[in-house]
Amino acid sequence: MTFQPAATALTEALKGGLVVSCQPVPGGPFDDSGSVVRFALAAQDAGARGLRIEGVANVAAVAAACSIPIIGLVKRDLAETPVRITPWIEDVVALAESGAAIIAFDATDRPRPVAVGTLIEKIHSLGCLAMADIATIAEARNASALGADLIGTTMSGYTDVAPPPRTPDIRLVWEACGLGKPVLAEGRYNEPRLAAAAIRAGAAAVVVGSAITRPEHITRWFIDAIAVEAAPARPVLAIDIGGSKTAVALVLKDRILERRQVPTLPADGAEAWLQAAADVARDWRGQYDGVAAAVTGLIRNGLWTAVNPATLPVPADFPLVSCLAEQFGDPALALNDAQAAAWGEYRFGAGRGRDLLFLTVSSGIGGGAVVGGQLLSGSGGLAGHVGQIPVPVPGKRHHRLEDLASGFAISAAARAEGHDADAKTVFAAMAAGESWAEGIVGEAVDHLALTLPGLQALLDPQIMVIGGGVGLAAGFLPRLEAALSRFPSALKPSLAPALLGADAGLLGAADLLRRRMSLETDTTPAAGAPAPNA
Ligand SMILES: CC(=O)N[C@H](C=O)[C@@H](O)[C@H](O)[C@H](O)COP(=O)(O)O
Repeated sequence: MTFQPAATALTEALKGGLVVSCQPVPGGPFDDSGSVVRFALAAQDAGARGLRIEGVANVAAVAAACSIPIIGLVKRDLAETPVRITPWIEDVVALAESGAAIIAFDATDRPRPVAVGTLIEKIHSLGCLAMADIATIAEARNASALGADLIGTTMSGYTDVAPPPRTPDIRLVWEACGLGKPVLAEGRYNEPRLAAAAIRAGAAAVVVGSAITRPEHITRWFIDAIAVEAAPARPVLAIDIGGSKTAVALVLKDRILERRQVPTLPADGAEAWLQAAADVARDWRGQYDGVAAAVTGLIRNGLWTAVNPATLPVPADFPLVSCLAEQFGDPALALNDAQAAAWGEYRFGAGRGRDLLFLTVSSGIGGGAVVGGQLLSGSGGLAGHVGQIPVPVPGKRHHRLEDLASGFAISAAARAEGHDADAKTVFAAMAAGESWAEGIVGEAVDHLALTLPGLQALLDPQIMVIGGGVGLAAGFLPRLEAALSRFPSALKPSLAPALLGADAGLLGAADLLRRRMSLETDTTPAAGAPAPNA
């Protein structure tokens, strides 16, 4: 690698600052050197530390008018390669001669006319710094090893056929910082808070283009956001697949317009469960905008896996989201049923905007947490599965809360004492003053009461919402309240009964889908809008 005496001074000058990319939409009303210079001067006047300029003539014009460093590039649409940014040696030479201090080039691992190492060598030989525009950490590592002076996350999201994501790739910034070269965070930093997040992740500087210098894009973002809110709301299809029944509903905001139910036949398999839902909702086709499913078990990256196969024998990694999209159309979303119910109670039920832990104490025990207004799903979808928390029981091994405090646990305890009773019967016996029933419910309550203060300490929710057939059975909540009274007040959760009953999961899943749809619409350029990487 050639030694670059100016390298440190130049990268120091950019450090902790904003670089403004002045690249008008091609063919648009700002697509001329005069406009590029005016954008550049405005950015410089406002305190930008650097400029990113496309095209040799534009670089020369900006260099004559501005004093801050220029990252120069040339974009070419070539038939033989997908590489667009500074693909040729002659581009490098022309940019250096025009006054670029840093030359940006595509360093992605794709077929290219000139090797990455050759471009870097040439850039250095002309006394400039080399900025490698990469899309993956492997490309960053390669460019860094070949002597690139700066790494730009520019290409992340633009090398796939899929449309780029809505948000920037801050994780890539963080990973690339580990290589020890200055990293410029670039691509979709459309809000100041995102630029700040990149700096927190370790970026040396942030490059912002569209949000400052492409009024066509900005105009579209506003129009799309307004259109979403102004359009009359349409229902979404919500599906709740449980161990014994599947509910389908047309949901409009906080209202269930229509609801139908079919049995879930565990032995039939996941495809048949979806088919049953499709059959019962067939005549609603065309009346909804998307499908949201709340299901028993774990959802990880759109794949469905049983947590407790006894509840429903879901095959491992069943591609639920893609099957939903195929069966009912896009967009499709799926999540655990108790997490969906937690969100439903947060939005429309007992929580209404208050951070909460939701617990459904039913045949099993499930749960979901909303913290800081966000539903927690966890790294693998497990967040909130309170029933899976191990509970030490003297003389016994491998007990989970669900084995000790659920409806199944209550009826198993009754059977062990010689009463052939399900949980409902045990509660009826308790109401009739039967001491054996009182003892069994009391024990389930005690196990729950021992677990909840730990959860309060962990998440500190404003309330704990208790739902489910057992949780809402007469006498359960008052006993739980009493059992918690021995804990210090800071650890004692504030309990509230769930309000939405069996509809919580349907309402919560539908609302999450709506949210996602409106978030996606308001920042993804619609068909006909300028391409994000114009
Ligand atoms: C992928 C690609 O070709 N990016 C180009 C690179 O120069 C530009 O079109 C972008 O505007 C620039 O990266 C800044 O990003 P944003 O406009 O999202 O702030």
